[in-house]
Amino acid sequence: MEIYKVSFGVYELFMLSSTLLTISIINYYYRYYTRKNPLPAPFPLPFVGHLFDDSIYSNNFCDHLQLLHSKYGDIYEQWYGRIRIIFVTKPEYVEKLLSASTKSKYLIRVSNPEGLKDLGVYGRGLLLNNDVNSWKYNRQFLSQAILTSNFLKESVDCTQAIFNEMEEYWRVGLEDNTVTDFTEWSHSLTTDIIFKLITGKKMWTVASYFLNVSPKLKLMKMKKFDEKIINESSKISKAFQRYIAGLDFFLYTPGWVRNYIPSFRATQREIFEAQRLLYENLGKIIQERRKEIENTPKDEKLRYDMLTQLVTANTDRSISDINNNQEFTKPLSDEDIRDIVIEALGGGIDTTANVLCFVIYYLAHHPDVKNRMIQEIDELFSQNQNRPITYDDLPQLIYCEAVIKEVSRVMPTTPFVGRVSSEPDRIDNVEWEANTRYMIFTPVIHSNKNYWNEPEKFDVNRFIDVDEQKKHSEKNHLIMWGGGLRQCPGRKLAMIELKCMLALTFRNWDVELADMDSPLKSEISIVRSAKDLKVKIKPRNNKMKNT
Ligand code: HEM
Repeated sequence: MEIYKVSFGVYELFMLSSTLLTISIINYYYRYYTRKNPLPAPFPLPFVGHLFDDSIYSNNFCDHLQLLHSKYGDIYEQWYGRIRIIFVTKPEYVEKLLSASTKSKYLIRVSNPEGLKDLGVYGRGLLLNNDVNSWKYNRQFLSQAILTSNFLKESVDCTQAIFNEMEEYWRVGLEDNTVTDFTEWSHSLTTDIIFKLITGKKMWTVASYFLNVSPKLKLMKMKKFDEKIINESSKISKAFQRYIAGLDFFLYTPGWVRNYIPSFRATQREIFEAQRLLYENLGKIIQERRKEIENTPKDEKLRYDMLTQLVTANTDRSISDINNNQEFTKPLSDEDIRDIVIEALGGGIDTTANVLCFVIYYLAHHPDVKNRMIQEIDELFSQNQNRPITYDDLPQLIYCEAVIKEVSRVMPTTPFVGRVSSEPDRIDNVEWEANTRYMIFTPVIHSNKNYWNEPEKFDVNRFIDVDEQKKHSEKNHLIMWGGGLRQCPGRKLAMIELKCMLALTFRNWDVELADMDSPLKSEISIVRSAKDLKVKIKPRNNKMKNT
């Protein structure tokens, strides 16, 4: 019998890999060309499709999508690996996707479970939860906790307290001509506010930022900072930021890329480590709070943060209406609480910080609007410029609210609202199967000529008229908060905070752009984040320097 010896050298290996690669590419494009209901799109790259467009177009990814809209119209597709996403901006489709009916076929936001399973968050929390029952359960607790009037009032006091702390650093750390990055300020500020409001824990992110950038502050030792506590707090907030930014990575990067390409594997490891740190620290915070509550006499009032509400929910120590719910009657486990807390932190920190940055930028470019807003703030505090701001002051800040809405119309911090169908449905006169992914691209809707008079104009007055405003929100013309049953549950809290922060900033300070010619820089992940917003922060009439 003759034995054939097969020698397998570099050449054979190369030929085999090339053949496999060619077959995979053919397979990829075969699936692409035979897809059901093809829609227009730029030609996708093999395997990754348009996955890296956001890095290629980085600063102007939204402009790139706007261009695709002008080229292809109200419905087109994009490919993220093997995932097809249908981009829609036509009113009737948007209305369907954002229906507030409990029978809606669009109660799910994402449906690529692979990454979420790897991260251990599949079917947990809210934002990325695609198990409707578990989402409903978590949403019920989160919404009730952050919508009670006690909590909302607390949010004003909390914003005020942390803002006052930041003002102290501004006073001693900044000269009139100091150029500083407003994005760092706003993110540190909202991190400390939201953490305190949600967990009751004092964070030191603002202090830590200023200790880093202001040597003068270090020298002055105006406060006895406990370096260990500051470092601990900074570790938690960094882990949190890394984890939240990493969700996008797990959502859209295929498992084989994350597991086998070295640089991606390193990123994946980093995100796992951030998650571990975050879970460990939040676990400790929850345990400590449970103990504190147990040790607090029953007739003593408990503080009103969200964690306390969640820990006491459906127990005899409950401090809110959460336990009046007939459907959810059991106390929450530590893991459930941790997941809800992460949602509130994740939903509340970056979004609010970025809106504030965008407002600062637009005000600097529209001095008439800025003056009118400052006039409203000055009138509110005309008796005493330094009195505390109260919950009852906020309804009077009508122009401030209009500024926030108009800035969010022209520069939405959440430009994408995603939905996945749970059943087959007709959209654009064709039948789409269940599990089709849709993305509403809000900048196009926010600039639709059929909804808005002169949409290209920055016009705050369009949000002064209450009836006009109502019409725009009800008809999904302004979708800064999304819509339907998954609409942002933190919208009321966010608006309170934003109005407070604007009033507190501009009643005593002026914020100018360091370079008026510099364009607004931003980058996109789950939200649109302002980048490198260089400003000068000066006391108005020098009054704050001497107080
Ligand atoms: C200016 C600030 C904010 C903006 C622009 C914003 C925007 C949004 C948008 C567009 C959505 C998606 C809605 C949809 O799919 O229909 C959303 C969801 C969400 N937001 Fe906000 N948000 C803000 C502040 C907050 C705050 C302060 C919190 C909580 C403390 C929060 C918590 C959440 C949560 C948990 C979800 C997921 C809801 C669900 O899936 O049921 N957000 N937000």
